[in-house]
Amino acid sequence: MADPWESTMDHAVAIARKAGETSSHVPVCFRFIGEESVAAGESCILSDSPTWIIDPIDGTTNFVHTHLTVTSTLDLQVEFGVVYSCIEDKMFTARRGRGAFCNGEPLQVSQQKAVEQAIVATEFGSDRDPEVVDKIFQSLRNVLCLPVHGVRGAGSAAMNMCLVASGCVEAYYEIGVHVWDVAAASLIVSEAGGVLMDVEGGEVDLMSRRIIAANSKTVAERLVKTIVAFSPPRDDAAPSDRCEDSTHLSARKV
Ligand SMILES: O=P([O-])([O-])O[C@@H]1[C@@H](O)[C@H](O)[C@@H](O)[C@H](O)[C@@H]1O
Ligand SMILES: [Mg+2]
Ligand SMILES: [Mg+2]
Repeated sequence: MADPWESTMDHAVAIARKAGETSSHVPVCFRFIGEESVAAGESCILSDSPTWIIDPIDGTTNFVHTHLTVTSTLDLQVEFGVVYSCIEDKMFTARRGRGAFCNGEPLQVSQQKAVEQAIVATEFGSDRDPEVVDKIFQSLRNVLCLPVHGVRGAGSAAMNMCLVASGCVEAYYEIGVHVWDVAAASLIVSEAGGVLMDVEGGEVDLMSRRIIAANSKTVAERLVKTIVAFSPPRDDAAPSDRCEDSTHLSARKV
């Protein structure tokens, strides 16, 4: 089998050359948005330049507690998405218009559209502000009482979305995620036939920190009616308007 990583990099370089209209003699110029670089004060703004969006460890709390799922995510904006679940040794990949795969096997979302038969994944997030926690619990109560068949959470936003792409769960929603948590997996979900939606309906905005990833518009729209929406500071807000999530501070002290 051809090495998917090698062809991904070749294609990435071709895209960068086209964007910059550079000849093959000029080095290509990629931009980077990464969780750690943004935490260190670098910008989190998307431009026309080809940009890699990276989360080296998604599921940090799991990682710190050696608990189940930990993934790494890598996305060349809208062109490629790669999520690697290192403990399971599962490599989820997608290329725009070319489908989504797990270890080379094609992925397809579940065809179950009855929300009563659905498993919905979500996370409690990292914010411990009691008002935020109340809203998260109101949403969770509303989702359980739809009723759904079950609620699960892998502890990694990217993994929850790969579970949607794999057809194991019908939907995932969260308010409080970051662009590096969801960028790669967004492409994997849409290439597996799923839909992405904002928690109040309409197009998802990856900088808004709000996302629904579902197997269908029907399931996503049921969740829109159910979720108690709020708006955390955007990822592309000025650094002074961003806030550090409380559990991340404690995770980094370990
Ligand atoms: O910090 P990190 O482990 O890269 O990413 C985390 C996610 O994977 C987790 O599922 C989510 O609830 C948090 O909002 C956070 O973004
Ligand atoms: Mg993450
Ligand atoms: Mg991370």
